[in-house]
Amino acid sequence: MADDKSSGLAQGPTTIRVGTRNSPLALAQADLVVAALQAVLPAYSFPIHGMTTTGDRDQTTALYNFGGKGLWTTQLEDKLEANELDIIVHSLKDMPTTLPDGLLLGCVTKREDPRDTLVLKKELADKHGWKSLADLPAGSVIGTSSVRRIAQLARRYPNLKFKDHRGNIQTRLRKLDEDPELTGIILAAAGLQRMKLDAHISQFLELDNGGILHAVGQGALGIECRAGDQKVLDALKLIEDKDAALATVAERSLMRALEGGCSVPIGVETKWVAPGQLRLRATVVSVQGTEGVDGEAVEAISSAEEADRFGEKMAADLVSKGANKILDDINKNKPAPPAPAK
Ligand SMILES: NCc1[nH]cc(CCC(=O)O)c1CC(=O)O
Repeated sequence: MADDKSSGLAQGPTTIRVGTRNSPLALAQADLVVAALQAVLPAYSFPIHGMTTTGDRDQTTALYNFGGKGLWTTQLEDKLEANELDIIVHSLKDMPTTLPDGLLLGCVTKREDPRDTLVLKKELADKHGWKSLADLPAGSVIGTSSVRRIAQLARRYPNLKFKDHRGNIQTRLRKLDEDPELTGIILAAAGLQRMKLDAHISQFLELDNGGILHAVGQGALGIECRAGDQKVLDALKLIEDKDAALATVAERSLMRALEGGCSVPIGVETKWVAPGQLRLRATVVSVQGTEGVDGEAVEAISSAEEADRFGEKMAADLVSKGANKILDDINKNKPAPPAPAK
């Protein structure tokens, strides 16, 4: 029976249909998950269905004007609900913290490097010997469309300028080369590493090096499935990474409590500093980078419930330091999101 935990995997059809966006990175990530599943379930097959989403299609509306909800996920979720797919592989950072009724985050797999990176235009870096954000002269232009990245960079490096910059990773690297205005761009390490493009990285950014915190869930893959689909849930448990899962529960709980989306400047950093000891650092920054609040704590975490409470506690700490004022100002200035494309 579908709800018999012990036999779910042994019974019924042995095909699990995998949905993903069809960008090169998303397809590579789906391949990674399928390889992991195939290794533990050799008798199963995992056909991959790629799909273009609103986030891929709309390259003009500022990302934070979408309201942050489901930009990359909604159309795939429709197919999951309609039983046309069994799982969706997402970059966890693109997944809203609250999922539609009937769907859930079935597992989080082993995390890649969660940090942001600086990629400098090669000819400038070579000519001037620049290696990091701190080396750049006033007025240097950084390409990024992420309010989280812009806000934190503006706070730490008030003399930098920013230019809207989007597209898939390959497109962004090409634009960096071709656009004479750009000095550098910011990209997630994970995407570059998964695409074997990490030779482009000039500097890995973190609180202790560059002063920049990464996005909630960055570098992790989240796999979404139907809540009642025991066979799939059993399969996903086999490829879950507990450290990544607990750390990202804390990060997502913090973001949920602050009612953020990928649209608000919340940065985090989680690290297992000793076995079972999770350090959580977090920052909320105003869009112009003029105000910011920061938090840091270490707790013993061994369950999702504890990780969830840890994130909520950090959110409360940030609120007590003024995070709500920053978030309210951002929400007040946000135009209504456009209707999603069909
Ligand atoms: N917003 C797009 C996106 N979603 C996930 C990644 C990178 C891979 C990851 O974080 O797992 C990227 C590109 C980037 O921010 O550089």
